[in-house]
Amino acid sequence: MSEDVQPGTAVDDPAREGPIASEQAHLAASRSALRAMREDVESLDITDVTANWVNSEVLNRQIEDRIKALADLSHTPLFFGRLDHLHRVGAEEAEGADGDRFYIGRRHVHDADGDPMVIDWRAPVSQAFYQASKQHPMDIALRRRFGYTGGELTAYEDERLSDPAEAEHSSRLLQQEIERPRVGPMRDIVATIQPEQDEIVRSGLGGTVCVQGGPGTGKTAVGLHRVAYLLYAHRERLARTGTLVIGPNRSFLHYIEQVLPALGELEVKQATVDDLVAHVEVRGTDGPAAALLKGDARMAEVLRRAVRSHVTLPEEALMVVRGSRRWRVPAYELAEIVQELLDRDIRYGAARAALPQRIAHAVLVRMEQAGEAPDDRVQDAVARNAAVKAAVKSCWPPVDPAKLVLRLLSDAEFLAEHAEGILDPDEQKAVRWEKPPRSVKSAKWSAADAVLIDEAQDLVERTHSLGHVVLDEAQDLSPMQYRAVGRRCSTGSATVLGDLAQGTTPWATASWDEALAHLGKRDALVEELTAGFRVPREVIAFASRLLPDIAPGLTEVRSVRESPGALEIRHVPGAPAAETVRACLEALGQEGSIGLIAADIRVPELARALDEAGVRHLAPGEETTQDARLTLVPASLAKGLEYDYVVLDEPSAVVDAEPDDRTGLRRLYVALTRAVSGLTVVHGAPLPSQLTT
Ligand SMILES: Nc1ncnc2c1ncn2[C@@H]1O[C@H](COP(=O)(O)OP(=O)(O)OP(=O)(O)O)[C@@H](O)[C@H]1O
Repeated sequence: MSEDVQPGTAVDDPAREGPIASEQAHLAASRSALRAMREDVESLDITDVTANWVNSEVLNRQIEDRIKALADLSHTPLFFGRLDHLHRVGAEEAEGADGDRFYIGRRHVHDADGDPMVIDWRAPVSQAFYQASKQHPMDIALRRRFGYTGGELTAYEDERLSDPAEAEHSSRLLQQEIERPRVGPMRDIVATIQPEQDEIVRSGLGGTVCVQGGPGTGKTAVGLHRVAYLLYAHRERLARTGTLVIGPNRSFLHYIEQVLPALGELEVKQATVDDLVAHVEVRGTDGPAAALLKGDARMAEVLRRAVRSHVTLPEEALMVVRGSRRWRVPAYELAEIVQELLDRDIRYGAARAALPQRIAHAVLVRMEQAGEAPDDRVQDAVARNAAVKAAVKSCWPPVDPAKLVLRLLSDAEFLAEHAEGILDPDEQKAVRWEKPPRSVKSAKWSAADAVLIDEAQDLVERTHSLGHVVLDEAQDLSPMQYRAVGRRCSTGSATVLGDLAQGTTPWATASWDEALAHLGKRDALVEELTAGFRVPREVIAFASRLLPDIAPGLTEVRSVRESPGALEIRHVPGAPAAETVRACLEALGQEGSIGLIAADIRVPELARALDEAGVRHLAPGEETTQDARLTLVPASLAKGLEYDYVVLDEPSAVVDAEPDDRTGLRRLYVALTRAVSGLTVVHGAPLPSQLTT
């Protein structure tokens, strides 16, 4: 049957005959095999193999995780593609998949003999599913994609990549997947990862990759799939070192939180930058000038100086009494020891911990010179001697990072001493608190202050580094925040995702080179994604009119969506909230999720208007259901999210809410690019001129 099919046509076969029937049979067999794999694990009896309670607890947990990972989820098809090779695949490449036909799916499934029935999408042999083309067939005779309806395999689509007679064509199933209405949280894209995305997903663990891409180019999706890929390729190493996904806020993290578990990866942590640096309770805010300065990388040097300023060179000799003998280390020698540790530029706390042993060593040398033969135990005892401890305390006292930052921000003299030549007097004044707080507890710390404390903390004690960190919406971080993230992957690698045109903080980065330098990853590879999977062509063209003003030089997103989508601009003098509500009600007549995006300040009024009209509405992060499909989104939280239909209320209010025009237009660009199927703009005030020309 497939022989007669036009290339690029998805074949439906309701009669269940021909290829569909045999593919359905393979699906049924794979499901039974998966069930058998799960039953094998469930029936494991560990009573004989575990010696103690702790071991058996650990093993039991591992078994439970494995059972969870082997669950057959009815709504996620077990495989989505098939590859038929022209020749047999070498054993090494196939990684246990010995044969010339492979079914590609979310997890590996094998039969009772251990022969593979489904190959994990991350295995080397699966790569051809994503990368093979007519130009580079990669030894693939046939690539087949499967279509599912409600968990049932109902369609397939073939490409004969090595057949010169068959012309290249685009995939219907792929288009359907891209254009399907969105409801609820983000989903995985394993079945339709594009070649340029696949290259980023499969890039090695050793290097950092930075992805610049306009709205909806799949940056977030690519970052999450890269984590899943790295966990597959380097499972043991990353289990030891850990992985972390960093996003801009809770609602965004909530939106993406199901993607990795759906791919069988349950262990990846998620956090915002604020979570990472939560050393103090943040109850205050900074004015724009103070926030900008506190996020400036120059603060790192001010802090470094301030921390090191606690060290003083000893001016008095040290006397250690042991039994009837007294050992004297002169001041100049102590000073040399201290100076040497300072010069080595190791962490303040590590040097402090090393100092007693260094001093004890000097005492031991004297003992040896006097004919004694002290061993390591004597050195340890001397290091713990009260006089040595007192000397260390006075020349290298402990530093509390929060107290140190409190002092810097309150004590003009202390700040001036350490900021000299770094911050000018006006800048120093701008970062200082007007009314110094009494204590760390009572201080109204800002988010930027918490980052300063984190930097100070790292100067005292090295921050633990993870194996891999994904940093999403990275354009919005301050240099000091990049540093905070950078120390969490100092011995690992990172995936940095962002769009310079969507930077809406006063410190948003102007170039990826700069950001990567602050992150400590100058060698990162910068890749660009330009194909847009979210925003319809007409809508992205409208939003892109802002690009020359907000990020000159950036490539406009090329929408790969075929459906034209809808863009409607409604001018209603006075812009009553009722008009916006009307647009929402119309949108609710369509399938999928609806986002009403408005300037934060207009949100309460719109919430009231929706309530009065009896329209249920959610806040970002709350899960949409069939009865509650409308989310009221403050523009400040719209980043990274998407809705099937978007109603954008009063664009000029979105622009005016920001401290400057460029930031305002960037915020508007974000709001204009959240829609998958259609965008209605309701405005009373004139639209920004860039949109109308
Ligand atoms: N290869 C693909 N196949 C199908 N859907 C895709 C593909 N790549 C991305 N998408 C979908 O496109 C939408 C946008 O992706 P994503 O949110 O990752 O983009 P983004 O670049 O992070 O956008 P933004 O800059 O707005 O945060 C999502 O619904 C995602 O699932």
